[in-house]
Amino acid sequence: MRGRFQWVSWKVLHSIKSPELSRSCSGYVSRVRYLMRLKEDDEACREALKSGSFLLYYNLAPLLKSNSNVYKPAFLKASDLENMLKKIGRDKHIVSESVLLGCDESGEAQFSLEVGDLDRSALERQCGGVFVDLTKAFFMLSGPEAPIVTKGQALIRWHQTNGFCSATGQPTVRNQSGSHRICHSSGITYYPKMSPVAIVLVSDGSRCLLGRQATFPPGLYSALAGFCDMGESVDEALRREVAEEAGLEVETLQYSGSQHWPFPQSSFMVACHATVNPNNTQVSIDKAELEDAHWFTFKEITEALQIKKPPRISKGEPPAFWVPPSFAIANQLIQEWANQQQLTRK
Ligand SMILES: NC(=O)C1=CN([C@@H]2O[C@H](COP(=O)(O)OP(=O)(O)OC[C@H]3O[C@@H](n4cnc5c(N)ncnc54)[C@H](OP(=O)(O)O)[C@@H]3O)[C@@H](O)[C@H]2O)C=CC1
Ligand SMILES: [Mg+2]
Repeated sequence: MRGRFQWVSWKVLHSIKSPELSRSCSGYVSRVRYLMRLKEDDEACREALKSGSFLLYYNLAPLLKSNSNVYKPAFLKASDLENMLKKIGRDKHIVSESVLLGCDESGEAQFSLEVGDLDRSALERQCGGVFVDLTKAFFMLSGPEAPIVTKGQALIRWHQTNGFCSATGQPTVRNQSGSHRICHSSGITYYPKMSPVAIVLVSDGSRCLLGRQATFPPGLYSALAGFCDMGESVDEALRREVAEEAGLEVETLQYSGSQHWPFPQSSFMVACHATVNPNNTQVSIDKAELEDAHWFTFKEITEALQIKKPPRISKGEPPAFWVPPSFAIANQLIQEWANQQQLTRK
């Protein structure tokens, strides 16, 4: 117990399905070590650019390719990218502006590259793909591919907005992999940053609490979330956000998982389940933060989980209630809560 705040257990509720963890350790370890080297060794990274694969972004919109209506990020091989640039009359040297993203299954380096100053339709024609705004791309991609696409966008955006040192105002210079930028005047090294956000699904035992901001699409409700203040732990932030936004006091917390979230800038979402005392469930909304928040029944949640895309709005009808789709960690929290309810109701 910390004060009146009981920490139930710090365990992962869901099994970790990371493909890395299910493969042999040596394969994973060697890929991680290779990436470490590429991050810091400019020469090794320049070499990797010659054989790697590239995900293009047009003004931050990733290039996707469809095969029988299944969309995938359209990674181009280095030689195909070079040929394509030649065909549209552009110098291959822009390839060196790529940012290191990761390493594919075969150990080949992957990069993201912003091509917003090239001809969009010529690129789409040559690549046989289409640049899609990330908010839409999320609904087109299957779960496992979304993180690499958002990571690529986040890294490009970070470089675009960190071109100057905040201490001296002098330009910062990136290393070849794009893992950091340095101001040679002050000696400060800048690394890509995420803002920590705590997200929580509050339950009173038989219902769960969801809220919506006025800017959400019609009918969408999500778990409560908020940026961590400087100096706060995740559990302090969760407890404060639930009190601020819904006027409720959290009693227990249980860790669920985490994810990188690209909107509005890069956030690091830490997701937990929480309970409140079932005798003290009166919600009092902070209207400056939320347009609405209320308790939802198991039946309502089960129905909302069936909706996989933003529902159509019919004139004169109230908007259908839906929850964030599967790529959002809020969805994982809601799904876990529904699974838990299912078990307790058997
Ligand atoms: N992946 C998922 O499943 C979900 C993700 N989210 C994400 O969680 C994030 C936080 O949720 P939200 O309820 O909006 O947060 P908050 O409840 O903390 O409210 C947002 C406000 O906090 C202020 N703020 C404080 N610190 C920061 C910071 N580092 N960056 C930006 N704003 C800050 C801003 O106020 P001001 O503008 O007045 O300065 C902002 O408007 C959002 O980015 C949202 O997209 C939310 C739900 C689900
Ligand atoms: Mg909030």
